[in-house]
Amino acid sequence: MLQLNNIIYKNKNKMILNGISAEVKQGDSICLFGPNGAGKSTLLKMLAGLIEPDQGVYKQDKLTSKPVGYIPQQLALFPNMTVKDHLSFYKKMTKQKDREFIEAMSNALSLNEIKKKKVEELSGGMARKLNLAVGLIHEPDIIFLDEAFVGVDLAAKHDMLQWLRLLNEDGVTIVLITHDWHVIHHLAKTLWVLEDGRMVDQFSIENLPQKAEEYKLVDSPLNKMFAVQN
Ligand SMILES: Nc1ncnc2c1ncn2[C@@H]1O[C@H](COP(=O)(O)OP(=O)(O)OP(=O)(O)O)[C@@H](O)[C@H]1O
Repeated sequence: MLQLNNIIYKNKNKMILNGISAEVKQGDSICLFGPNGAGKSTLLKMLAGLIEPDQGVYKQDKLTSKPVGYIPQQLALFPNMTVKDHLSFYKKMTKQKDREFIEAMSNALSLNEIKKKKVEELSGGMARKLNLAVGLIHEPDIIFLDEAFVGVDLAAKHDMLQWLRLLNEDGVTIVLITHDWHVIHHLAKTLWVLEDGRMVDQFSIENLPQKAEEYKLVDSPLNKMFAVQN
């Protein structure tokens, strides 16, 4: 579906992605994991096709004809508009005709209960759920989530995880960035570990217990990050 071969990405001569090779297949659910500044957000943007490499090859399977779903760290919402207005606006903008999908998503994310509220009246967690809904309204085949669960309480997190898992079970591909082990345990099938712009490891979540033991011995911030994985 997506292929990266020996990708180099620099910003003003600073190496940000340093020789990344990786592949994303349909139905994957991948978490990009690593310390602050490792290059996760940059790699996510590259996978989503939002930035281009300085060197190396990026290939996107043309079978993925629909625009990707990219949920940025920042909320992309209008303070004065209600939840309902957001859904109608983005429905129209993306030419989404499938009312049932929007209804199912609104139910799953408990948005119907708050549809008359304006964004400025929403809690942080509610706003995150709406941000997710508008980013997914066109039913993308592949979803990129950059820290989409920050400040979300357990109930809202439950709703978001259930919905994303359902989409993933239907074959939708997910690539996400999170430092939240709860989210990783419930959503990720594979972990890509990044450090200093390099891909240092890729492994299946089933191997996490052994990997966590290995990482406790490494001399880098990764040892602390894996130490708290339970
Ligand atoms: N527009 C930019 N200009 C200059 N440097 C940048 C720019 N964007 C990112 N960087 C640098 O690239 C490196 C990787 O940044 P990136 O945001 O991809 O890392 P990250 O792993 O997502 O970090 P975090 O977990 O803190 O969000 C960092 O050192 C950052 O300072």
